[in-house]
Formats: sequence, structure tokens, C-alpha cells
Amino acid sequence: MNKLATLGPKGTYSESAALKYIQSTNSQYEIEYFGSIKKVLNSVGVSSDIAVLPIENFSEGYVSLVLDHLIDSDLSIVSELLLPIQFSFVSDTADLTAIDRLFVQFVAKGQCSEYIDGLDNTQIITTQSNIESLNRVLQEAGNCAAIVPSGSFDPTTFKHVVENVNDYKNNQTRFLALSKYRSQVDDVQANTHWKTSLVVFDDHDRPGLLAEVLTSFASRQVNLTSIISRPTKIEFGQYNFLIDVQGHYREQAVAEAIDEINKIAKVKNMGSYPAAKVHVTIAS
Ligand SMILES: O=C(O)C(=O)C[C@]1(C(=O)O)C=C[C@@H](O)C=C1
Repeated sequence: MNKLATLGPKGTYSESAALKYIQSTNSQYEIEYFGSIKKVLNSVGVSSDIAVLPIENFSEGYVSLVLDHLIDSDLSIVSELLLPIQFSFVSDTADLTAIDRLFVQFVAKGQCSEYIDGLDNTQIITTQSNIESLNRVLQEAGNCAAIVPSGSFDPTTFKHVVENVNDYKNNQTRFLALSKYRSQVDDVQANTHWKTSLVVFDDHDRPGLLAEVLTSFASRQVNLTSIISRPTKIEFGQYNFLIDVQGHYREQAVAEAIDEINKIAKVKNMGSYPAAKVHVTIAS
């Protein structure tokens, strides 16, 4: 059976995204859980065939660990998923001044910053996953607390629970399914809203280079959904541009734009995949 790697232990948002991906493909996968995002990424093509991981949060932006791995590796993006994300604060005391340790996943921390800022004299201990945060607060004695996914715990276990501690009620995270192999659904199916992700390498920097790259898309009415720069980590001031566009790389306008950009810069095509449906539900 094919193996799918995701962030564990069981119960993480990444696992929910992985289950949603499996359901959408109608295929069978054995899920392998890893204790960190880095370990999930390193497993693809080694012990697993595919990985499902967070790439971008609604308010916090990109998860740079995943973004940089994508830029540097030869993985393809085969699917995109969006999940609503809601956090609860749990502790064994309602006296917030008594709480000396707070367990929170390193990406979740930024999404609950306002609530966390209200805790004085509390040591913030970052974890690798939200379920690690839950397990730590369950295991450790004393006045500790955690930020955990709403619905991941039995509310009767804790004396104090505060729901919806995320800064934005409509909090969402975008996940990607990453594979060593290009998507098998490479054919441009009608009625599908495709997205294509590209990396443009700026190794011969000159005035107007980025403007020319953008013009290649704009002149063909190809819509960009995201553009982000990441340092190459080779030389200060040198960047890779990750560009997401609407459309499949086999569609004429996108293919022509890529060909044109290829003449002035290096382009890496990370694949085309059906765009995730945007959640409009506002969390109460
Ligand atoms: O810890 C989890 O539950 C995860 O799946 C990780 C993760 C992330 O790293 O972005 C996923 C969704 C939320 O944005 C917060 C945490």
C-alpha cells in the first residue's frame, strides 16, 4: 500500500488535511506519522510516497520550513487543501497569573498571539505539533497550560477551557500534498480550477527582471494568486520567487508564459493541481 507521511501524533490538523486528501483521491494509503515537519519532508521518496503538510496560514503567511524545502527539492505539488483552524486554551487553573508554562506549536503561536500576550510570567514552550502540546499539558504536573485544536480534547479533563483563542475567527491554513512524482491527473480536465506553482531563480539580477517575469503572465491574462520571495542563502540579497498562477501548465497561455520566462531566468515548475475551495464559514 502507498505510504503517506504527515505530522503526528494522530489528531493534528495535518492529519485532518491528509485524510481529506485521501478521501479526494479515492485511494488507499497507510499514514506514517512523524514528530516534526522536517522529518515528514525528509521521508518523501525514502519511506513515504507522498506528504501532506501546512504551507500557508491565513494570517501568519507561509511556513518557511516547507516553502524552502519545496524550493530546494524536486518534489511536485499534487494537491492543495484548505482547512478552518480553531484553537482552545486549556489548563487546570482558571487563575491565569498562576500559569508558569504554556505549550504551543511554533506555527500556532503566531495565530494566537493576542491571547498569549495576555499571559504574564508564563514561559512559552514551543512544540512541533498541536497534539504534542496537548500531550505535554496532560502529562506534566503543575500549573501548565496549552493551546490545542478545538475538538481534540475531552473538555471534562481540564478545569479551565477558553474556546476560539485564535486572533482571527476565520482562521484557515492551506496544506499541500507533495510527491516525488508529477500528478497523474496531468491532463487538463475541463471544469477544474487549476493552479500552477513555479520557482523563478534570480541568479542574473538586473533592473526590470521581475517586471518582465510578471509581464509574461499579465500580457496573456494569466492571474497570479501569490508571489513570495525567499533568500537563496547563497548570497545576501539574492532571492528565489515562488509564484502561483491560475491555470494548468499545459494550457496555452501558461505554457507560453513559462517558455518566455525560461529565456530570461531559470524556472522550476512544481506542478499543476486543482485549486482548493475557499472556506467562507465564519467560526462562531
Ligand atoms: O500541529 C498541527 O496540528 C499541525 O498540523 C501543524 C499546523 C502548522 O504547522 O501550520 C497546522 C495548522 C495550523 O496552522 C497550526 C499548526
